[in-house]
Amino acid sequence: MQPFCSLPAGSALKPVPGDRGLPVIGHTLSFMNRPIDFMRERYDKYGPVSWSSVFGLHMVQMLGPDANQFVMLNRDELFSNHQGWDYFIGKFFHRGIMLLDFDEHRWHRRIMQQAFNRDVLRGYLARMGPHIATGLRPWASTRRFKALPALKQLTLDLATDVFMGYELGTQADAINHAFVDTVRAGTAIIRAPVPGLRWKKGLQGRKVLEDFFRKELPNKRASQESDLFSVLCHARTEEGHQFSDDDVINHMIFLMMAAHDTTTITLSTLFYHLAKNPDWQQRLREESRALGKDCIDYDDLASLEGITLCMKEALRLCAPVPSLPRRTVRDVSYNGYFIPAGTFINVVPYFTHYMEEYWPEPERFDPERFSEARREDKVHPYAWVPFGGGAHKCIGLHFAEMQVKAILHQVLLNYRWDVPQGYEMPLDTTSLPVPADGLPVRLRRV
Ligand code: HEM
Repeated sequence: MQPFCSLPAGSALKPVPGDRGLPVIGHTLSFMNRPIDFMRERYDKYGPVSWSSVFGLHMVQMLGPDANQFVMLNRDELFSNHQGWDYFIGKFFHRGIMLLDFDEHRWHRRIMQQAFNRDVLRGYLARMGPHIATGLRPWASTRRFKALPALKQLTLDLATDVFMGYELGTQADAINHAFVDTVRAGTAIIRAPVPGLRWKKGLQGRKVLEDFFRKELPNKRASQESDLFSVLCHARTEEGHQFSDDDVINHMIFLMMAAHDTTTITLSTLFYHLAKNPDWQQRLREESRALGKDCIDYDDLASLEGITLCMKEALRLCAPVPSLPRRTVRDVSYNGYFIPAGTFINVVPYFTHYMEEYWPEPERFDPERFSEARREDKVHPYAWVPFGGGAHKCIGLHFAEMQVKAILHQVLLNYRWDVPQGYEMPLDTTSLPVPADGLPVRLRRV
C-alpha cells in the first residue's frame, strides 16, 4: 500500500490508501476491461475510498451510495465537473453543459431546461413515432441481424429528425462516424494525436460536427421549428438570457452524444435481457397490445409499467455512463480521509449497481425489484444512479424514457426475438459499455 499524499501538519485525517499498479499503465487495463471485479477488489482491500493510477492519472475512487451522494450533491462546491471531464473528453466536447461548473453551469442549465419541458417533449415524441415505424421495417429482411448496429442506426436517424429537424441523407455516414470517433476518443490510452489512433480520430470527428452545425445555424436562427436545434436557438429565460452561436453548437454536439449512445446502450441491454427472459418479453408485448395503437402518445408513457420496470433494471445492470469523473477544487475531508485540492475523483454508478450490500443477487435480471411491493432502490437514495444526481443530473432522463418506450413499444408489436440457449453477451467496457459482438439475435415477425 502506498499513501496518496502527505498530510497537512497537525491533521487528524488519514491519507487515502491505495497503490499505483503496474509501471506506466497503472491499473488502466483492469479498470477498462473488468471494471466491476476491479472495483470490488479495491473496495474489499481498501474500503470505499482508495487511489490507483489509471489513464496516466492518480485517481481517487469514491465507491458506494454514500460517496455518490457526497460527490454528486456537491453541497459545498468541492468538486469540479469541468476539471474532471475535461481531461477525458474536453478536447471533443468542450463547453458542453456537463463540462461547466457552478454559476456558469446554472446559467446554461436554466436556458437549456426549456428544451426539455413537458410541452417540448410532447412535440419530440410526436415526431418520433412515424420515424420509428419506417426505421423498423428493414429489420425483417436483415440477414444475421445484430441488435446494436440496428438500434444505433435507428436512434441516430431519430436524433437527426428530433434534434436537427431534417434527414441527413448522404451526410449520415460521415456524421455517424464523427460521433463514434469523438465518443471513443475519451478513453484513448495514447492521449496524443497519432494518426489512425483514437485521439486523432476524435479531433477530426469534432471538426466535422462543428462545421456541420455552424453551416446549418443561420437557417435555424431564422426559422422556428419544434426540433431541439431550433429550440436551443430560441430558448430565452425570463431575464432574457440566450445562447450565443458558439453555445448552440457546443451544446448540440454534446447533446447528440449524450443522447445517442446512452439510449442505444439501454435499448441493447433491454434487447439482451428480454431475449433471455421470454416471459418478460411477452408480458411487455401484451401491455403494448393493450394500448391498441401503433405509436404511443405522451400520456401513454405512465401506463407502460412493465417497460418502466425493465428499463430501470437494464439501467442498473448496465449503467451507460459507468463512472463520473470530478476534480477537487479545495481540500476535502471525507470519512476521515484527506483528499487534497486538485485530486481526480471517480464515482462509479456501474459498481454501485452491483454491490450485494445493497442489491440482492445483483447479477440477476429481476425487474420486479423496482416494483412498489419491493422498491429495492429505496435502500439508499444514491444506490440507483444511472442518471447521476445533484446539479448535473441528466437533463434528458425523461427524453430517454420516452424514446426507449416509443421504440420498444413498436418493436414488441412487430417482432419477437431470442438468443441461443446459454448465450452470454460479451461486454466491451473499453469505452461506454456495449455488446462486443453487436448482440446477434434471431428476429421474427409476430
Ligand atoms: C438512458 C439514457 C441516459 C443516461 C443513462 C444518461 C446518464 C447521464 C448521467 C450519468 C449524467 C451525469 C453526468 C455527471 O454528473 O457528470 C448525464 C448528464 C447529462 N445528460 Fe444524460 N443520460 C441519458 C440520456 C440523455 C439524453 C437522451 C439526453 C438529451 C436528450 C441527455 C443529456 C444530458 C445532459 C445535457 C447532461 C449534462 C447535464 C448537466 O451537466 O447539467 N442524456 N446523463
